[in-house]
Amino acid sequence: MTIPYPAADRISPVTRPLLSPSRLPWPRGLPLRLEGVRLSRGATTILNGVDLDIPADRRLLLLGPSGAGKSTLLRLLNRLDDPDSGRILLGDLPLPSLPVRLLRRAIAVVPQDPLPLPGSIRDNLLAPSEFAGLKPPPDAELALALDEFGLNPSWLDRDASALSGGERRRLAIAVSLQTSPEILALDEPTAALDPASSRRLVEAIDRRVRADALRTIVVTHDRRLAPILGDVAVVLDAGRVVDLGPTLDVLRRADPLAWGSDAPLDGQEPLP
Ligand SMILES: Nc1ncnc2c1ncn2[C@@H]1O[C@H](COP(=O)(O)OP(=O)(O)OP(=O)(O)O)[C@@H](O)[C@H]1O
Repeated sequence: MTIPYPAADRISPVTRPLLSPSRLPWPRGLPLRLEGVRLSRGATTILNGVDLDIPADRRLLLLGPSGAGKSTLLRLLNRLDDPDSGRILLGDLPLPSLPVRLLRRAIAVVPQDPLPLPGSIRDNLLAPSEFAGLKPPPDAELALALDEFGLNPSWLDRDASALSGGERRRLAIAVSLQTSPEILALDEPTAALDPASSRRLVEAIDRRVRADALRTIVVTHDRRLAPILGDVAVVLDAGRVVDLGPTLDVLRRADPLAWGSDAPLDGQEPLP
């Protein structure tokens, strides 16, 4: 399915070249396309022929009930799994044709329950630059990265494994941004956060997305915050795309009991 409406009003097409030294050997702003993507595990069909065309200027939400295949789809974007059939293309480049290291630098996927690397919070924040062979940022920058996502900037020496689930996810987002990805894919970034923390996190993500012209693909069950996180939404159900369109339209025609979390859409705060 192709996302079927005119150019975005909120995010302009990404034309900014990647800043050296994290330059990637392909142009920024290529559309991401899924063609007939199928994946089964044993007798379970998880993705059942997903066709999706994601223009570079769209921030995409992935919605749908538990078990619909949303997290699995994000894993495919990082080649943690590959489809049994069908393909995923960045522009006209099939993902397997791209070096995995570079692909994972270009498309950062933050799982719902990320496991920090053993060591301190500083070690975790430094890992992506080390992995990419880039100069390590100074502590002052690392502290800012923590502060940006609501973590205490004085925590650099803390053991990362001591963080709570929500803190680990926020650290993982900060870590994933260390090497300037082009696409940030987040799996339920606000899961198990209280409403105030959820809103702060979503606003921090939104600020960063705008500042860096980041493209995002976000899985969420939070109907209230969804319109801030994405301007277009795709609903997956049983491994198929069953709806797509502008976020508010999709939310209005969806059955909240099927997959949305608590908050009603009516009476919600106006969109930013
Ligand atoms: N390795 C696997 N082996 C067998 N079944 C799997 C495997 N991985 C995922 N599944 C099944 O595939 C389905 C889709 O899982 P997935 O985690 O992608 O769903 P989801 O839409 O992200 O759900 P949720 O909203 O609950 O996170 C589920 O029924 C899950 O149990």
